[in-house]
Amino acid sequence: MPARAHDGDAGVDLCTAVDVTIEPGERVLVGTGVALALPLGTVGLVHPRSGLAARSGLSIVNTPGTIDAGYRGEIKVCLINHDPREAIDLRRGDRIAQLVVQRVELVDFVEVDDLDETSRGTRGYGSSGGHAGLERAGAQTAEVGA
Ligand SMILES: O=c1ccn([C@H]2C[C@H](O)[C@@H](COP(=O)(O)OP(=O)(O)OP(=O)(O)O)O2)c(=O)[nH]1
Ligand SMILES: [Mg+2]
Repeated sequence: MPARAHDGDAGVDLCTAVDVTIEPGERVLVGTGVALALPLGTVGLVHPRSGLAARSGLSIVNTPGTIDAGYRGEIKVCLINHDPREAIDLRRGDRIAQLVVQRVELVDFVEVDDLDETSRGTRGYGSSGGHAGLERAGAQTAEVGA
């Protein structure tokens, strides 16, 4: 069963159901052996575990993974080894991720011609002030279609 390490923890730990070795830079989809029926209006978010991330470079490609309330299949985790040199050996039963269950708003979308005005308007992506180091380096991300 998914379990909290301590009372009040937000996340319940998920374990790998298989033995696996992840080479540096490699990703692998592993089963957890867990299937759930989450209450409608909630979502399960699959987050990395910070200890494993710091110690070995283990993370999740699509972090946080989204577990829909209607999903009845096995929760799987797309693990990635960010360490540039060392492989990560995992054994069945090792805790690899944590599931956080949160309430979500299931809003309906309505098409409109105009949006209301706000002080932010269309400004985003660092418009309120950037990181000094980045500005010095002149770092740019190419925007397709700009
Ligand atoms: O880390 C994850 C992410 C997703 N899922 C399962 C549960 C989720 O409800 C379903 C779909 O996930 P998502 O919507 O993120 O993937 P998609 O690529 O959009 O697939 P789909 O077309 O099935 O929605 O896959 C997992 O088991 N682990
Ligand atoms: Mg989807």
